[in-house]
This record gives sequence, C-alpha cells and structure tokens, in this order.
Amino acid sequence: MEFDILQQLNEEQRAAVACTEGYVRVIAGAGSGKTKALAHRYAYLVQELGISTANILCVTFTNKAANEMKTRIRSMIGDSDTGLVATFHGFCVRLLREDIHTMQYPEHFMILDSEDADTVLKNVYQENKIDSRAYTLTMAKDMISFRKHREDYLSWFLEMDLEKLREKYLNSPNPREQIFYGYLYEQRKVFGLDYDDLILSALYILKNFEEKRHKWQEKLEYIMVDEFQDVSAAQYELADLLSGYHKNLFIVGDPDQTIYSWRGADVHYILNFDKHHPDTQTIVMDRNYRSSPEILDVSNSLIAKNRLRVEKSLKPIRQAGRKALYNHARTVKEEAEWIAGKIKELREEGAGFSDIAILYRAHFVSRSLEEIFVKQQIPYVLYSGIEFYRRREVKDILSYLRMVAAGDDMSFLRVVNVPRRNIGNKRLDLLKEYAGAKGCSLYDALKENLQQDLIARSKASEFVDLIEKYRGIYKELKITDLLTGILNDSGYESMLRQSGEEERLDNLAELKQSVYNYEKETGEETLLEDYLQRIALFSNMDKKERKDSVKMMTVHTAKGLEFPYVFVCGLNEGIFPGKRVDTEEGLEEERRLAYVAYTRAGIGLFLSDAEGMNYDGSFRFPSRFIFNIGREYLNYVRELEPGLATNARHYISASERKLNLSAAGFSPGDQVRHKAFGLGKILEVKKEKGCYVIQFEKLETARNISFHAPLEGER
Ligand SMILES: Nc1ncnc2c1ncn2[C@@H]1O[C@H](COP(=O)(O)OP(=O)(O)OP(=O)(O)O)[C@@H](O)[C@H]1O
Repeated sequence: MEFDILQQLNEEQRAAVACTEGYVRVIAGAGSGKTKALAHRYAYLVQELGISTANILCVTFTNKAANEMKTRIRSMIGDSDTGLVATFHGFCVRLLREDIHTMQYPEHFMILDSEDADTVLKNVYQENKIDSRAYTLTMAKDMISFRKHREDYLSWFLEMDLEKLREKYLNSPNPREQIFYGYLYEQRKVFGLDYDDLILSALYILKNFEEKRHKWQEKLEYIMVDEFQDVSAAQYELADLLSGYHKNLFIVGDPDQTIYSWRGADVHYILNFDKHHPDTQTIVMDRNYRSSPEILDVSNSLIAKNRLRVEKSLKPIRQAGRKALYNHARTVKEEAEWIAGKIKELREEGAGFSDIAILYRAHFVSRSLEEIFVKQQIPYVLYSGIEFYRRREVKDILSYLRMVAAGDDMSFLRVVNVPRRNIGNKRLDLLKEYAGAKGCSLYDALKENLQQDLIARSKASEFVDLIEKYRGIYKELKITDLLTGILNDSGYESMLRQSGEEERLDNLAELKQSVYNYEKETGEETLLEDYLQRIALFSNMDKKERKDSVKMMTVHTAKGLEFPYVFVCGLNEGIFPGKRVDTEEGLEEERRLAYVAYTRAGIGLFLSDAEGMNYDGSFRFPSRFIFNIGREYLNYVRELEPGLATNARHYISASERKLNLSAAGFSPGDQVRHKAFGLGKILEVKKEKGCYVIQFEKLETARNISFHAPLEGER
C-alpha cells in the first residue's frame, strides 16, 4: 500500500520522512514545513514501518508545540499513546520518575519552577539580610545555574547530606555562597529539582548507571528533535547519549531562528552536527509555503545583514500579494490608532480578528495598544504577560495542593497566612529557627508548636486541621473534589468574593475546569502528585485560546506560530533592538528575532514605530530593522522627514561602530597582559556579556574583564 501521507509532501519533505535510519539533519527555513515533515515522519515510522510509539521520542520546544504535534499525529495514526512527544524537560521528568531512585530521590520528587526558585531565594536573602539591589535574583539564578553546569556538580551534591549542606550554608563566608548553599539546602529539604536539575539529573543517571543507560537507549529506537538551533549543551548531550545505541537521530532546525542564546542555546550544535557525526545526511528545505513573495523579500533582505550565518534564501510558493507596509508615528498613541485603523480595514476585507497577531519585543509595548483596543472595542487576548499558571491565585491554590501532597516550605510560606491567620514574620521567624535546629519542614515545626504561646494565639491550628484533613483523604478523592474542598474550607474563595476579585475567581474556575479535563484524559489512576508535576512544566503558551480575538504576544512567544496578518510594532532603536545589546552577536540575535517576527506572516505584514523617549532620556529613532530592509520592498505610509532619517542613520552607524569595538579579540587559551593585573590566561569568552573570564597569575580567582579593556596579546 502506498502511504498516501507522503503524497502531500514536497520532495525534500518526502526525503526527510523516508530517510529513517542514521543521523539526519534538516536545515529548514522559516515556513518551509519542517513541523509538518516531523509529524509525517512520526506517522510514517508507526504506520509504514510498524514502529511502536513507545519507541519513538519526539522532542519539541514548548508544551504547546508538543500538544499540537500530538494532535497532528493522532489525526494521522488514530488514537494512540504519544507520551514520548514532549519537551526535553517533559521527557526528563518521565525518565526521572522511573529512575530517580538511583539518586536516592523519591519517585514523586518536586519540580521547582522559576517562581519557586524566586521564593526560595527571597527567603535566603531575608535570612541573611542580603541586599537584592546589590545582588539581583537574576544574578543569583545565573550564578546557581552556572555552578550546576560544572562537570562534577551532581556527584558532589549527592554526596552531601542535608546536615552537611546546612553546615555549608551557615558557614558561608559571603552572600554568593550563602545564596548558593541556601538554595541547595532548601532544594534538598523537599527533594526539589529545578529546570536545570531535570536535564542534569537525567544525564547523570544515564552516564553513571550503565543498566539505565542501556534501557533508555534500547527503548528509544528513533529520536527526533525539533528547533535544534536552540538546544543547549546539556540538551545536546542528552539527545546524543540517548541515540547512542540505535544511532537514529533526526534533527530539524533553522540557524536563522536561534533566539535563545541568552538561555544557553548554541547554534553550533546544528551547524557542526555533521562534524560530530560524519555519516550525517543533510536535507535543506527552503521553499516557503507560508508567506507571500513580498513578505519573503522583506525577511530575506533583513537577515542577509547578519554576518555570522550560513547563507540561504527562502523561495516563495505562494502567489504575489501586497507589499509590506511601514508607518512612522509621532506618538505611541498615534501608532496604536494606526494599528487599530488597519485592523478595521482588514475586517472589512473579510479577515477575522484571530487572523491578526501583534508582535512586540517587550511586554510594555502592549499597554498603549490595549488602551486603544478597549476604547475601540477590538477584542484581543494577551498571550504573554502573566501566564496562567503563574497568577497569584492559581499559584496559591496549587500550593495548597502541594501542602497536602508534600508539605514543602515554599508552599507553606505562600499560603500559611492566606487568608490571614495571624501568622506574620515574628511567628514565622520562630518556626524557622525551630525547623533549622531540628532539620524539619516549617509545617512540621508548626505542628509541633501549636501549643506554644505565641502560636496558640494565632489561627495556626485551623490551617493544620485543614491540611491534615485532606492528607487523610486525598488519595480517595478526585482532584477536582479536593480542589473544591480546599477552596471552601480554607476560606480562600470567600476571601476573593468579599474583596470582589472577579477576575481571580474566573481564573480559579478555569483551573477547576482544567483539572476536570485532566482527570477525564488520564482516567482512573490520576494521582495528585502526577498532576502537580505536570503543572510545574507548563509555560506561558499553555493558555486557552479565546474566541475571535486579536492575538498579542512577544516575538519569543510567537516562535513556531503563523498568522495571516502580522503587525510588528515598537520598532525603535532602544526597544527592538533593545538597549542592552552591546555586542555584535547580541545584535545579530536581535536581528534573528526580527526575522522570526516578519516570517510569521502569511498575507500581510505591517511594521510600525513611534517617536518618544527611552527611559534613559535618549530619543527613540526608527529601528535599524526597518532600514535593513531594501527600500524597494517596503511601502512607507509617509516618507520620513529628511532630518529624522539622517539623524537616525547617524545614530545607528555610531552604535554599530561601538559594537565593533566590543567584539572579542581573543580566544580561550590566549595569554594576555592587563595594565594592572599583569599576565593572565583567557579561560572563557562570554560573548553575550561582552567580557572575558581571565585567570591572572597574581590573582587567586578569575575575573570578568570587559572586551573594552586594553589588553595586549602575549606570546
Ligand atoms: N508540502 C506542503 N504543501 C502545502 N503546504 C505546506 C507543505 N508543507 C508545509 N505547508 C504549510 O506551510 C506552513 C508552514 O509549515 P510549518 O508550520 O510546518 O513550517 P515550519 O518550517 O515549522 O515554520 P517555522 O520554522 O517558521 O515555524 C503551514 O501552513 C503548512 O501547512
């Protein structure tokens, strides 16, 4: 039987689908149908070759992409288990659930999302009176992540017991160490793993336990990874290791769409894949099905300005349409009004609101648009901003559920006094001291101190009664019923009702609905612990789509999506590219981001900017990502005033000269001389931060030294 799915594909897609064995790399341009090829390949493996879905790992970049992939696959192969279509993190959770006992961790370990990490850190800051302005949470998280990625970190960590960690914490000589050990100590107390740990722990198990490695390697006969241009070193290692037995690794990506370098993505893994695996077969897809030729002209001419890339140009399949439009406005209000006007025109031409997306570099850009949309009754939905599972009320109620399932300190601190139970800082300090001395959780400390004078005068026992009641029965309850019970008994729901917080109540109703759906999906054996693990993996894209509304989101969120009409607004120097860009690599990543934005559009592309001031008082010129586009490809609503255009160009060339100055001149291993520190060796080049890490002979510890610093090369 001819597999008719193949017939819907073009030649390159068919090659990608049918080339099932060995190392295969697909370099696919935007909109060239790589996601489609991936889904069809999965179906081909199952239907044509008879491979079981249990033996295929398909890795996507977000949970939303995984869900869409599952839907596509199911529609081709019928209802079947697609459990191994997941993000790297999702897959690691799966692996860890089976094998984390090798690390002496419980099967139902806890996942700490970035907000949990913040809670832990804030607590450490408070305990040690660390000034969060001097050492920000972002710096702390970067530092922790950096240290966790050292080769021997996990074996070192696992050798330490709780007591040793606590000792290290209490004896830390400076805030940096206090933060690091305080964080590890809190994590260990609850057997918590943050996102970094999920990947690192999976790798640790695979590397150190041969039997486990063989088990997973043998199980995963075929591995496919989407968005490979954005994999990190650890993710790469994971994919490589897992495919080490069958050696069937299929990767897809577009080097021009790397937009996560700031989070550790490294485009070299896709570019050098064939060097690591010399027998790699490479397939190039450059026919674009999504966008009109005019939109591709704009996108191609923009990305051609990047120096650090492999040249490729998208070829249109669609019919010619309209030229992209650019509008320069005097104020952000005018810019928003222009967009609203255009949306109305598109509606009159028959477009739906949901055919339209508005993309921006930074969240704050949405405000002026929202105001106009509300005024003009244009329905819209924000896809990025506060994500559903991070909203206060949702987090609170999930923390209650976690109190029942685990009783960790983060959840405890979050809800013990919400609604108010008179448990403020004084009482909490007492509990912290007790818990510290005993090495127990805060909740246990509370239970053991209910009779203590100060505690007895609060409503602490109501809280303990509530948690104990549900701990006794939750295994027999449906999660929906548990949730309803807690909302009632804790007084949380009535607290919101009293303060008239309709929107928060709506969110809780939505949460209930989602739990209900989840239980329906998973059937009889739904465990609260499994549910909580799943939720901890959700990211911003998992929001429900509302009816016919304009979609507003950051460009990062729009990755992988497509819309008939796209507005990219706030195209100003200082916004897009952002103010903080100070290296050539950083600027090229911003340009790739603009490229991702422009290539989301199918029929219409609208670019706009507005004059104004940046927060540092500098004038907002139109972005270089407008000037980078060949003038012949863009219709200007009105020409820029000559003075403005000249000033903008001057500003841009001055800023580009500065970037060239800040390019790295040395590589790791080079010997250099610094005028104050003398002779040193470059250990690392941090391009994103515009600095070297240098070990100087006369200093004990390495230093970050800016590219700007006068350094001389030494032989
Ligand atoms: N062979 C084909 N024939 C017709 N349409 C196709 C074909 N392949 C893909 N398409 C359509 O082209 C559009 C882009 O496909 P897809 O989303 O798979 O691209 P992509 O490569 O993942 O894009 P990006 O990297 O920009 O996110 C979709 O609307 C898809 O249905």
